[in-house]
Amino acid sequence: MSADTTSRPLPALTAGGHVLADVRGAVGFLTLNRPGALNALSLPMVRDLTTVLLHWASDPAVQAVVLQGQGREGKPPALCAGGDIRFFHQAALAGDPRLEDFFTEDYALNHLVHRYPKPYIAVMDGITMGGGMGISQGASLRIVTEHSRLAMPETHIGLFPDVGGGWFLSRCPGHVGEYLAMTGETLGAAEAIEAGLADVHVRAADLPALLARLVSDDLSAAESVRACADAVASPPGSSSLAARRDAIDLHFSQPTLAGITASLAGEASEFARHTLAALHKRSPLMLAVTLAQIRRARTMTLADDLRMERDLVRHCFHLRPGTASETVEGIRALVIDKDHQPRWNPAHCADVTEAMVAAFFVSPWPPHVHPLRALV
Ligand SMILES: C/C=C/C(=O)SCCNC(=O)CCNC(=O)[C@H](O)C(C)(C)COP(=O)(O)OP(=O)(O)OC[C@H]1O[C@@H](n2cnc3c(N)ncnc32)[C@H](O)[C@@H]1OP(=O)(O)O
Repeated sequence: MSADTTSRPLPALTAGGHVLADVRGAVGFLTLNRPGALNALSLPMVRDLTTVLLHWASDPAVQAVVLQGQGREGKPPALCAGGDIRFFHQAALAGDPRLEDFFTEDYALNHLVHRYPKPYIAVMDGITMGGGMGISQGASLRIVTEHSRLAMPETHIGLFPDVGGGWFLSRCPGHVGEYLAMTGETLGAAEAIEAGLADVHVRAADLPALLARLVSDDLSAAESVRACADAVASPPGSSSLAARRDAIDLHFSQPTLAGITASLAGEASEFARHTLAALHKRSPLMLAVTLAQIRRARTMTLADDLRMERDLVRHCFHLRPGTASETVEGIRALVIDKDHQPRWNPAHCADVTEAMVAAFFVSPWPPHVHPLRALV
């Protein structure tokens, strides 16, 4: 049964068709439509998503929202590969103020998703990373498929897992959050469910049936959304995370970055060798910052975590004359020059001092002018 009211006309959208919004039955569909960049988020896309969500929040004709990604012909699907890191790089070097706006508005959008007053269903079919996780993890229903590849891969680019990553990763079981945050490890459907980062597995071929059921049902209660999903859900298979849990908890519970790497170096397993090799590729400074972020966030509210992340990201992109930030260097190496040879500074964990890490956690703003002061 669909709502008997007609949805109100939407305000004009500005992202040139990269966000599509339409209402079918009583369900508002938000489709990220930038498949050539794996639906990476631009500032206009963040603004369109915010505009539509706020509009639908008060539209009685819309009972639930579905977030999905437009796929590419012949390519694996993607919900969203994160914030547009090419833009980050170019804007940081140019001193473009829209970079600051991007982080403020994207984090506010993440908060809106977590607090959304209606059922919000994230279809995490395919690549769902970074900013894609940020607009999914607050969903009332997080769907994964056999194509799902979930990650917070920011340490690959000398960043830290933002978009609320401190909040949701630190709430993973045991020390899985530190492990995912620092390594940027990619999870499939079963692993994501075990980590508490997804709710239900639906085969990709069954998604159209699920969406049709959502459109035809009365969705005035969140439970009915879950019932729709459960009707087409299937087991996700076994999780490879289970076999790694003891080792993850042993190593990633160590109090410091040096303690974690020493603990991994002392174990002669394939897991320890692989994980240590991954950490050695990351920025030592940003690994230490990430570890501190996850540990601090564990006792924070979502709003406080997002404010902390806003402080951190400001420091990440704050360029001093003659220096390159770890993040600008990391993006350069991954997607601009594609040499995969970032020159981290400092280059070794032993040279990261407590003072260097602590500086990231000093807010650049007094509380009453913090860009995210309004979040509660
Ligand atoms: C506040 C928010 C913060 C964040 O979200 S930070 C960003 C976090 N996300 C990432 O770091 C992921 C970056 N992307 C990747 O590492 C890879 O992609 C993937 C592993 C996701 C997929 O790899 P593969 O299947 O080989 O695809 P491909 O050829 O790398 O990507 C296809 C096109 O998509 C562009 N793209 C992918 N992710 C982004 C992005 N996050 N921002 C901007 N563009 C992106 C690529 O560059 C490329 O484009 P071209 O074909 O022109 O070279």
